Amino acid sequence: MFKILVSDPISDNGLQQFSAANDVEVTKLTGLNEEELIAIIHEYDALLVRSQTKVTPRIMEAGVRLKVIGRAGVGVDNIDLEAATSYGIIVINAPDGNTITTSEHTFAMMLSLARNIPQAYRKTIAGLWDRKTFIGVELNNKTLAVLGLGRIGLEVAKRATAFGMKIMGYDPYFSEEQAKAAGIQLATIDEIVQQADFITVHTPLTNDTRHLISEQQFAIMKKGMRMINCARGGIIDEQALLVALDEGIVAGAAFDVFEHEPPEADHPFLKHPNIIVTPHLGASTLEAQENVAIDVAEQIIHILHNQPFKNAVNMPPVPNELLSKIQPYFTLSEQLGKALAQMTDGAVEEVIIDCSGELATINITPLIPYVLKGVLTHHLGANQVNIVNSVHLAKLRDITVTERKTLLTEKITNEITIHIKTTVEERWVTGSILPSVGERLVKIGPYPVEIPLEGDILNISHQDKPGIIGSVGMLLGDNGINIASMQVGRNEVGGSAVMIVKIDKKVTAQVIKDLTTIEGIKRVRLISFDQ
Ligand SMILES: NC(=O)c1ccc[n+]([C@@H]2O[C@H](COP(=O)([O-])OP(=O)(O)OC[C@H]3O[C@@H](n4cnc5c(N)ncnc54)[C@H](O)[C@@H]3O)[C@@H](O)[C@H]2O)c1
Ligand SMILES: O=C(O)CC[C@@H](O)C(=O)O
Repeated sequence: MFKILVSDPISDNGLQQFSAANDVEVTKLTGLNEEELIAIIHEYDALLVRSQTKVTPRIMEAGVRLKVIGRAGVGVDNIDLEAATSYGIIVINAPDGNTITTSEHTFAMMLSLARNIPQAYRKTIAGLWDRKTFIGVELNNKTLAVLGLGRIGLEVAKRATAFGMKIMGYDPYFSEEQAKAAGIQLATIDEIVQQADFITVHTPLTNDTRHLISEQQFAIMKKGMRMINCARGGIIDEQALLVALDEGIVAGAAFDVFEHEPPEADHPFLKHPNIIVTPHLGASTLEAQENVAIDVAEQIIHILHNQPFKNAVNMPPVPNELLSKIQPYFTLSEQLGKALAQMTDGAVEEVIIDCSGELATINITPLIPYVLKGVLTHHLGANQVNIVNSVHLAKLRDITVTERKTLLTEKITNEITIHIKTTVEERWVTGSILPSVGERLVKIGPYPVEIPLEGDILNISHQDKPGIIGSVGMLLGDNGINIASMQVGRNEVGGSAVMIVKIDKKVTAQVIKDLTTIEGIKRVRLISFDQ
């Protein structure tokens, strides 16, 4: 039974997803502090949060069973991603479910700002009928600048077009062609601040975007402009904005997010007549909360059941088209790495992944975490390594990874050859997915074999001479070990040879030692695929 802890308020309709899986138990415990979470997290396989729970390295360290942290929403700034990666915990989010909702909230803020709706409401319900103070401005024919042309920024731009606004945009990762298609004029930040009547920010908060709008930008800003932040507190410098408001450079601002949330009761934004605020409500609609909860619950179930999943934040994304081609090779890559690590002496310095056939024509980088997981599992233990932290663990050990491709014209079979260079030797194995039989080890070094990548095998290097196969069979038989199959390869008659013995039962270290004493046997390695 997998145990899932839900530590923030999450839509019940979304959580219903979990009832479809009959091996999942959900516990809802909201409002816990760090110490309270640390005390219970060791029982859980998955943690599901919104933005309130701060998932710290200490919580992850205590979460010895934690495989996945799901964020029902986009921003993962409340989760320490670096720590999650080093503890091998997958972090997933739900990037699409609240896009429309947040773009609508941005628009609600922009219209409220243009027409002073919160201020007018406050006065009206206080019994004052003030029709003079609240002269607003139209959006029609005004210039809106969108900083960050991602999911939400583009939806905001679409809506602004319908309101007759001219759209300027800034996003270093957005091309001229995309901008043209969306009817957005790309510009520099300086051009934007000089021309825009409204600025809305839709970037993540990063070192590059922190205080993207600050004193320097306010100094050259168009007088009387208005600005909106429904993305993350800190993108617009709060102190510099207050000065710009007092100097009349900025006519009004609408903020859904703050540098510190919730803001202190005496935060100047809460009292300023020209600032309107909401308490991080951008994603708060029934529809968005249901969407993000469903998305993230589905992915958590996939991860717990070792099925393919999407939206991992601490793993490089694999586009769907590539995923369908490369996914069948994930297990093969891992098992080859596992086999090779057990055949090799010394500390691993380099892993080379060499692909042929159609694999040589596609991006094979997604195989790397699987190969490294296989290689490192033998050295670090299955509990310590997974596809999230294997690349990180390899880097910590100065293991370099090289990708190579053998072109289609030279080789037509889809094969993966993994080489390991260690401090003392270099070895390699090749695997393939064979029609009707599936994943197979097809070469050990230069020797062709055909071995399923499961159970236990003995890899015996020996000299090609009469009697060796018989002696091996006899010794194993004397120790009650049944041979399921045996394959032998050699480079030339009487030369070096390799014997692969598939055994039904684990051998002891003593049996391996005894095998090495047989004359002509150079080396014996047990390869366990079920580690
Ligand atoms: N208020 C809320 O409740 C709420 C709800 C959802 C999302 N958000 C926040 O809104 C923001 C946008 O979300 P999204 O889903 O559109 O994200 P997204 O990843 O789709 O878009 C972000 C865009 O910012 C751009 N960007 C990155 N660095 C930049 C820089 N230095 N200058 C300009 N552009 C830069 C990226 O290229 C990308 O196009 C995020 O911060 C997210 O956390 C807030
Ligand atoms: O959970 C929330 O309401 C915050 C949503 C939003 O900030 C996000 O990043 O998705």
